[in-house]
Parts: sequence; structure tokens; C-alpha cells
Amino acid sequence: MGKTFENLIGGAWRGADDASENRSPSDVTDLIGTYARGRAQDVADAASAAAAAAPVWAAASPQVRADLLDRVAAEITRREGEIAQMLAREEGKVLPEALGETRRAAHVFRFFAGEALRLTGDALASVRPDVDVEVTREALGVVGLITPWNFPIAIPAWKIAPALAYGNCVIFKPAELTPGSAHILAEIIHGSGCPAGVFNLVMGRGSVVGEAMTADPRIAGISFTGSVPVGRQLAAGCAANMKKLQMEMGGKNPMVVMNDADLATAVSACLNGAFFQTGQRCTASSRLIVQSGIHDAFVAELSRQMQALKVGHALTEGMQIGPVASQNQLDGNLSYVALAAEEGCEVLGGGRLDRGTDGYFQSPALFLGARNMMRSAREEIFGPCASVIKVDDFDEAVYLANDTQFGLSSGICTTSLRHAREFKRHSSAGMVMVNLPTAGVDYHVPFGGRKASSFGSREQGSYAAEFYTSVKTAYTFAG
Ligand SMILES: NC(=O)C1=CN([C@@H]2O[C@H](COP(=O)(O)OP(=O)(O)OC[C@H]3O[C@@H](n4cnc5c(N)ncnc54)[C@H](OP(=O)(O)O)[C@@H]3O)[C@@H](O)[C@H]2O)C=CC1
Ligand SMILES: O=C(O)CCC(=O)C(=O)O
Repeated sequence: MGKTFENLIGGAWRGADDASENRSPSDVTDLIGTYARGRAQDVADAASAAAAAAPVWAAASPQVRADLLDRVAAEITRREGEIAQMLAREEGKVLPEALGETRRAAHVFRFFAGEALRLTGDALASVRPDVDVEVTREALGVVGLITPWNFPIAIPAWKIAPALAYGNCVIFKPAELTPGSAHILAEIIHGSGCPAGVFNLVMGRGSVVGEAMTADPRIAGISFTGSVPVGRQLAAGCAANMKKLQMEMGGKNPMVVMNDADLATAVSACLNGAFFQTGQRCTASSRLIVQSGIHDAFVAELSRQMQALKVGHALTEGMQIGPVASQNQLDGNLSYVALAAEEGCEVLGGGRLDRGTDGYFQSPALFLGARNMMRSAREEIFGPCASVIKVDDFDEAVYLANDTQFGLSSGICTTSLRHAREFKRHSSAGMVMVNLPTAGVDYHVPFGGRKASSFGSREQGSYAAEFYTSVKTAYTFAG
């Protein structure tokens, strides 16, 4: 039995009386490590340590905070090969995707190192004589960050970096499925000289650690990425405890393909958006809404390219699609493949694949002849599956694109400036792409959606300050 990776509480590593095994979805006989499973008491201790450290960290010079984030970025870059291996091994995304995500995390820390120095306020004239008004932003305090398994280093990075940059103390709870990348990130932040209590890692079950975070009065706000049902529960808990809340959840993102689209561009955007990273992105293109004139040529070429995708072990060179992340997730995907057939779709692909290891491999799937009201076209699957919905014209495409409970990202493939312009204007999603996949976003601009996809203010870019700071309005009488 090897060592158990521990939680980081108040600047010290701490074990737990329970632990979880981290196994690779490419081969479940590959035991990556054993990770401490924290309890409510660990959250309470982390909250005490963070609350004690908060005033000093909030008052630290922005240069001190910027320097810490710069050191973290440099260390992520120095260890990028090792981190990417861990990410690919524990989450199952193929190595080039894992390396891309690791680099994205380093960029995020570098970006927020700069943001620490750029936090601005306002000076306004009062309506009263000899009175000055200043509007400033202060750290929120202690924040709880709850992250999913599908981007185990980028999502933690885009929550932790702004939290620290703007002077908050952090309690970070990663998904139980992917504690390895989170643990390396914690080692890096700790090893980069982060003061005790400013950053805490509490691994463990969401139902235990996450709920304790929601209830703890010392935690001023929670930033969450994950599923809609957990988000709903969290929102109720945060409302009851008067906590600030920011949530990014699911999507059923439409990609519209117009008759006037460049076929190669459309196929490439849809192939990437629907199937890369095994479709396990909240921004995945899971509804392909295709105009009738291009439909048959588009389906023929997309099917050909989909069937040629190399699916296999995430660490095997040349693979394009890794395994599904877990047995649970695979079971869900396979049940949606069966449902799509029951609902009357012609299903291409979607079966379980044997790749010679004990892994969760599934071939990518297209649900042809889909209708937007089908459950398989309305519910988030979070796997390598996309519904193809045929439409007559632009208006019908826009109507169906918006006819969903979600509103995270949307896309259109077209060579018409008018279609692009109208789609950007009328899409009900928070992020709109033209001739680009619906997934794969920049790290320095706001990220988030509308309707059931998001709650609260935007993540990433300078917009992140909205969540991680609290506004103060100060009046001075100088008479
Ligand atoms: N929008 C997105 O980016 C993502 C969306 N999803 C969607 O969610 C589905 C399920 O994925 P899953 O990872 O299980 O998502 P969850 O919402 O279950 O998990 C996300 C995070 O929340 C934690 N959590 C679970 N229960 C609670 C709770 N009661 N209070 C506080 N935190 C909690 C989880 O902990 P733990 O897992 O450790 O128990 C994890 O860290 C996917 O099929 C997909 O549809 C999933 C991932 C990302
Ligand atoms: O598409 C992206 O780049 C980000 C997607 C994401 O954040 C998610 O799936 O959780």
C-alpha cells in the first residue's frame, strides 16, 4: 500500500480516516493513488485557518499576490509534462488535450497575476457640496470552490487564481474522480510560498465536504461548476445561509449549419465540438441543427470523419478520443444511445468498444433524424453523442437553437455576414461562436451562460472580479 495523498489545511498536510482510490478510466487496473477523504471537521478547520489568514492576505500588497500567482504559473509550466500525464491518466482525455489544458491553467495564473495589479474603482462627485464619493472593491473573504472532473486543472485554476489575486482565502474541493491533478496544484501553490491558511485543499465527497462548505458561516461565497441537480441543491443551501453564489452547469449547445456554410469548416467545427474530449464538455455541440440543402452532404462527411476517429487509451500516442470518465457516465451515455433509437433516430456508432484494457471506451455517436422535442435532444448527455436535426430555414434554426432549458454556448457555420450577425443577436446563449466549435474558449474573456446553464456573475477575465470582490461606497466630507 503506497502513501495516501493528504489534504492541506492551515498550511499543513493532514490525513483522514477514510480514503478513495483514484483509478484510470483507460484501464481501471491502473491505480494512480489513494487520496484522503475529508469530513465536515476538516472543512471547519480549513474555514478557521482561512478566516484567520483573511485580513492579512486581503491587506497584502497586490505585488505580493501577483508574485505568488506568477510563481505558481511558472511551476505549472515547469511541471507541465508530469501534470498532463496525471490529467490524461485520471480523467481520460488524450495527452495533447491534457497538455493544452495544463498550459491553459498556467496562462490563467499568469493573467490573474496581472489582474491583481489592475483592480480598479471609481471616484465620483457627490450630489452634496464638499463630499467625495469613492467606490472600491474589497476581497469577499473566504471562498469555497467546488469543481468537476472534466477539466481537473483548468477549472480549479480559473477559480483559485482570481480568488487569490483579489485577496480572498480559498477552500478548494475537487471532484472525487480526479483528485490527482488537484493535489499537484495544491502542492504547487503551497510550495510557491502561499501563506498558511490562505489556500486549503479539502478532498472528499461532495455530499459531505460540499455540504459542510455550504453551511459554514465563515465562508462568504461559493463558486461551483457541475451538474444542474447539485447546483439547484447548492443554491438552496447558499440562499438559506446568505452566501454569494456563482455556478456554471450544463448545456445542450446548438451548432447551426446553414446551406451557405463552407462544408469543411462546418464538419471540422462539429467534429471537434461534439466529440473531442469524449464530448465531456459543458460547451459540447450536442445538437447539430442543419439546413436541408447541405444536410445530406454534411451528414455523409461528418459520419465518415467520426468513424475514422481513433478512440483508445488516453496515454497511447495518436489517440484522438479517450475513454468516458467513469462507469456511471458510460452507463448514462449508453442508455441515451438506446433512448435515441427508441425515439426513432437512426443511430450511427455509440457502442461500447474493447481496446484490450479494462477501460470505459465508447464509439462516438450521431443520432440522425432527431427532433428537438426528443429527450435525447433535450437532456445533457455529457458524452460523445450528438443529435442531428434537419431544418428548412434560418428562422427555424434560430428558434430550435433557443428552444432549450440551457443557454451556455451556441454556434453557427455560415459564409453569410447577415446570418452571422442575426445569429449573434438572437441566440439566447451566453457565448456565441461563428465558424468555430461551441467548445474551446479563451482564458481571458468572460465565460458563462444563461437560463439553467449559469447562475450569478461571469467567470474568467476581468469580469471575475464581480464575484470575488465586494463593492464598498465611501463618502468623505471635506468641508
Ligand atoms: N458544466 C460542467 O462543466 C459540468 C457538468 N457536469 C454535468 O454533471 C453530470 C454529473 O457529473 P458530476 O461530476 O457527478 O457532477 P456533480 O454536480 O455531481 O459534481 C460536481 C462537483 O460538485 C460536488 N458535489 C456533489 N454533491 C454535492 C453537494 N451536495 N454539495 C456540494 N457539492 C457537491 C462533486 O463532488 P464529488 O463528485 O466529489 O462527490 C463535484 O466536486 C454530468 O453528467 C454532466 O451532465 C459535470 C461536470 C462538469
Ligand atoms: O469549452 C471550454 O473550453 C470549457 C468547457 C468547460 O468549462 C466545461 O466543460 O466545464
